Amino acid sequence: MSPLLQVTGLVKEYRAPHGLFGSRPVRVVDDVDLTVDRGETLGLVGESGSGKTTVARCVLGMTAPTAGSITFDGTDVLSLGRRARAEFRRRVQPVFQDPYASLDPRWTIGRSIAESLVAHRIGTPADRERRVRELLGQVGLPASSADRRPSQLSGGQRQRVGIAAALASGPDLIVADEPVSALDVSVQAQVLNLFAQLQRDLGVAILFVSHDMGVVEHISDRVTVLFHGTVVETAPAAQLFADPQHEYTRALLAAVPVPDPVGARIRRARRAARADPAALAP
Ligand SMILES: Nc1ncnc2c1ncn2[C@@H]1O[C@H](COP(=O)(O)OP(=O)(O)OP(=O)(O)O)[C@@H](O)[C@H]1O
Repeated sequence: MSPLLQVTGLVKEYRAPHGLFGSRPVRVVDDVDLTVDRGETLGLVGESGSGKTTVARCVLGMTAPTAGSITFDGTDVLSLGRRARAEFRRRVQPVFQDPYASLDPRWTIGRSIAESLVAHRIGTPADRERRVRELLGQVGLPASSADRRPSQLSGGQRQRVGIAAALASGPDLIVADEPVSALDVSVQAQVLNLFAQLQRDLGVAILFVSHDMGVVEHISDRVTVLFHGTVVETAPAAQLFADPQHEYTRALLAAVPVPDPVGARIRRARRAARADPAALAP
């Protein structure tokens, strides 16, 4: 079966100012190939500036690639018509680093999540109210948080709302760009656990962008390593971390603190969640 998402030969150039002689193109993503299978989490890792966000933005259709192809479920996403594009947007949902920026501070959490349903013309108002409560439950928030505003929630709770909004349309793929980087380490573990649980329960695939090898190790089935805009290595997570092939991957791994506090917390939280599912609550 073909992959859910297939990125082939992706190139992105930006025009950078170049003194008196106008601008010249700067290639920040260069011939990137990656795939995400159905229900799989692919970690896309690299240092700041390696081009991870640019790849994610191209996949989400937020910026046009300079060259290359992106197919989703076998369809070329760079030449979609209006209706097909709306369906693509329903099936591929973003989760960003800072959910605060994407939540309207004047709206209740319930309204923000319901808005995703409205945008995709899903359900009647009564259906949406039910669905919002269900989504809040899925991300480990009490139904009462529907009446809260973003400022009344913690960073971890807000990211759970961001995830609920992404899940609202029933996506097949979530593109998560540094979704835990702004959170405290202990909260990171809880939110990563939530991603893992959702992937298991809902079968949603995740393109998980992070600069943090500790985070990527524990969430990914496979990992693609990006260095200066090019892919240097792709491998199953266990293999990549046990036996990295590329010098740059080894350098990234050497920078992971030992013992890895995020990993240890995730393992502890997973054990606790297995013993008591309520332990996943925020
Ligand atoms: N709109 C833009 N115009 C010009 N250059 C850009 C633009 N967006 C990104 N870049 C440049 O492209 C390169 C890759 O940026 P990108 O944000 O994709 O990297 P990243 O790996 O996600 O890093 P970070 O984690 O710091 O965001 C950087 O050098 C950045 O300055």
